[in-house]
Amino acid sequence: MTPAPIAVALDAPDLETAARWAGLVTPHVSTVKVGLELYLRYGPDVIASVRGASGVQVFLDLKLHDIPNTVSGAAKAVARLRPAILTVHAAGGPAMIRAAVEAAPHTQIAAVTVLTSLAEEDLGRIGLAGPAGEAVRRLAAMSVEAGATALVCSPHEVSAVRAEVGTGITLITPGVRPIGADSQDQARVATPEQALADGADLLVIGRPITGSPDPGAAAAAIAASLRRNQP
Ligand SMILES: O=c1ccn([C@@H]2O[C@H](COP(=O)(O)O)[C@@H](O)[C@H]2O)c(=O)[nH]1
Repeated sequence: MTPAPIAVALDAPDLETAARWAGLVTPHVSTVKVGLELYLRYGPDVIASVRGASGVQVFLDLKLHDIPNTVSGAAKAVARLRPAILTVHAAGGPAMIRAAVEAAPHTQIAAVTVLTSLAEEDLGRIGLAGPAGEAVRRLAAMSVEAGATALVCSPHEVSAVRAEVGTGITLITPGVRPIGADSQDQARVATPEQALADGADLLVIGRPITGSPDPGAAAAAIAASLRRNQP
């Protein structure tokens, strides 16, 4: 069976737990995601540990955000690990995004538009002209123009972003919660089925899977539901 287009966020406190989760979910999902918690604690070794024998696609979610020269060096440093996807913050601007794209030619650079934890009322406080849908659309268009081939947005904006950037760009949506699940610190959320129906290519799902007593079964259940809901 083809693995579902899900990136499981391995936000674990230790490497053993992350590798165990990766082993349990990889029969069911296309991708595992390494974020700041794991990478800052264990460094580059974490990539091989979670990739394991399955060779599952690894998404390195470091959300780089600095001047272009620094991001170029950082992207070059991690490019040798061959992550399939590497994130940068769109707010770093076009020159920074371009620097990441040029430094990691074998990795897809995904620009994070507006964090899914931010609600409409937060945007003014961080100096971003809203509404969120408009800010995401603006940042998405700028990022693609700068060479990003993937974008991170919430499921709320995914259909508008798809209309803006067309079909060639990979749309990645965190802020995904199965029906009835707690949204926790996520503000702009939708179900996996809705996110996919609205045009997402890859759903980022962490705690609803890894917080389950059986992460493998939780991933399998979401994957099966997505298959059932396919048009
Ligand atoms: O806008 C963003 C960008 C990245 N993330 C990351 O996705 C996961 C979500 O985990 P959940 O447990 O499903 O909430 C996490 O690793 C974030 O760093 C995001 O949530 N929003």
